[in-house]
Amino acid sequence: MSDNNEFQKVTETASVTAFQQNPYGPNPADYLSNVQNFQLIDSTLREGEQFANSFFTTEKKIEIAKALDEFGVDYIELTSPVASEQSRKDCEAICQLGLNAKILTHIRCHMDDAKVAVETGVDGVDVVIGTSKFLRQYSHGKDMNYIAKSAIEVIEFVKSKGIEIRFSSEDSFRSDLVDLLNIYKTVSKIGVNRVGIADTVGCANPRQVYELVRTLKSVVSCDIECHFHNDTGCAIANAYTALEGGARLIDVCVLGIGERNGITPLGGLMARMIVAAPDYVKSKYKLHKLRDLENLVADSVEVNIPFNNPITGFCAFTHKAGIHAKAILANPSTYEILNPQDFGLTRYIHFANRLTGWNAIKSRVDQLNLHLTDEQVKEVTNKIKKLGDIRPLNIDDVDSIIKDYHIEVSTPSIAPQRDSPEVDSNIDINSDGPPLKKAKTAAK
Ligand SMILES: CC(=O)SCCNC(=O)CCNC(=O)[C@H](O)C(C)(C)COP(=O)(O)OP(=O)(O)OC[C@H]1O[C@@H](n2cnc3c(N)ncnc32)[C@H](O)[C@@H]1OP(=O)(O)O
Ligand SMILES: O=C(O)CCC(=O)C(=O)O
Ligand SMILES: [Zn+2]
Repeated sequence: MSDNNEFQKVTETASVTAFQQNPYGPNPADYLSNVQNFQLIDSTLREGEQFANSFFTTEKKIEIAKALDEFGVDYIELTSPVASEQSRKDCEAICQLGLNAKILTHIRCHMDDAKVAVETGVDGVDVVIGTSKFLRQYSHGKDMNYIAKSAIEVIEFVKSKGIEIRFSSEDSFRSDLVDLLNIYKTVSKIGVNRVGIADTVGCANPRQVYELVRTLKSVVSCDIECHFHNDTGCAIANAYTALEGGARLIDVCVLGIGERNGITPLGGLMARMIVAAPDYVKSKYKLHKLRDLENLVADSVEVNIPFNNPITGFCAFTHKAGIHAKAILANPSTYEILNPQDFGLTRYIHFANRLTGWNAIKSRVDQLNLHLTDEQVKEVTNKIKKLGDIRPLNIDDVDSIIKDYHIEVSTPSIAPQRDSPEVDSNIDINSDGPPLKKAKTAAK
């Protein structure tokens, strides 16, 4: 008895300690969560083709499909083969590539589309139909009975061809819950591989997502896929809470491109997931390829990588303020939740500015192989700050202030006559980090 009590005390202490370390970490009691066991459906070549700037040639689609496959996405979703003659040919061509990722195509809930889709060689078909009153009234004009009837017909047809079938309701979060659960129950019973929830207008918040996924989980026996638009900035958070609620698959696009301002971005979701499930993410996805993949898509659709993009934004691993720089030099985990090395990237300390501190400057002095006492480093830091009060600095400014000061204190008799660098309005703003980029127009 007393042994048992001791055991209980020890385990209680352990869980209290774990909770104190990270009270917001995953809840171990959350047995439905798929945070450690999720899959990615990349839709850059479907939803991404709906981005205002997109035009993918066949060659570009193939290049992007191969790059996605190398990155390790589980599925690649392609534009409907009924969209155009070339769309169908491109779909067939990508199916012929023999990629590891499964190839899907995305169609309306209609036999005409399904008949074309199954002939392309895809591994699966994603079927969608709007269920909200807006879409039922203004898009396709069909009621829930018609939707159920056509869904059954299409699903049974695709299944008869021996390939995967997913049924999704468009605009799920503005649909009637009873309608939704009824249609999902029906399609689950006839054996779809997945059902999908789509936040088509980006109106959902994480709490609503969690609740809908949890509710849906109790009525279907298949996997749940989720698709989140980013109109109100929740696409990554919604994807994460969907997984917490028990969804298994998330739709992503490289850089989040898609209709309007797009959907959950692949890179941003990787940033979120590597924190939650580091071993799973690092073993499954080739994170070192993320930057090249994003550059490939950014070039194809003629946009820049946003400056504040998770992971690959130009300053995502650049630390500037003196307080941050000191701690980062001592231990990068102080101000970094992501490790740039996991993505094949580098960390920078931006010390050429007036917010710098003597610890950062000391590290530069050491890099330059110069020897100054701490008091001297503090003095030279003040000189750097003085110039930094007048104009933006670059690394050469800082280096020459340090070197001049070093000469001055080492051999006072031959101290240089000139002061610190003059203000020169022609000097580019530079940094001791990655090149500072000026924003280009995002869309044509
Ligand atoms: C939320 C999303 O992103 S869903 C995916 C969007 N993807 C696409 O639209 C793919 C590209 N689209 C296209 O190339 C064309 O719209 C096509 C080929 C699919 C259809 O073209 P058209 O026949 O000229 O029709 P149009 O685009 O004007 O209107 C859509 C038609 O699909 C019907 N429809 C819309 N959604 C659905 C659906 N989920 N299931 C069945 N029918 C649907 C509409 O009722 C309308 O039919 P109508 O011609 O009888 O009015
Ligand atoms: O097929 C789906 O699940 C999503 C379709 C879509 O792009 C959307 O509803 O925004
Ligand atoms: Zn969408």
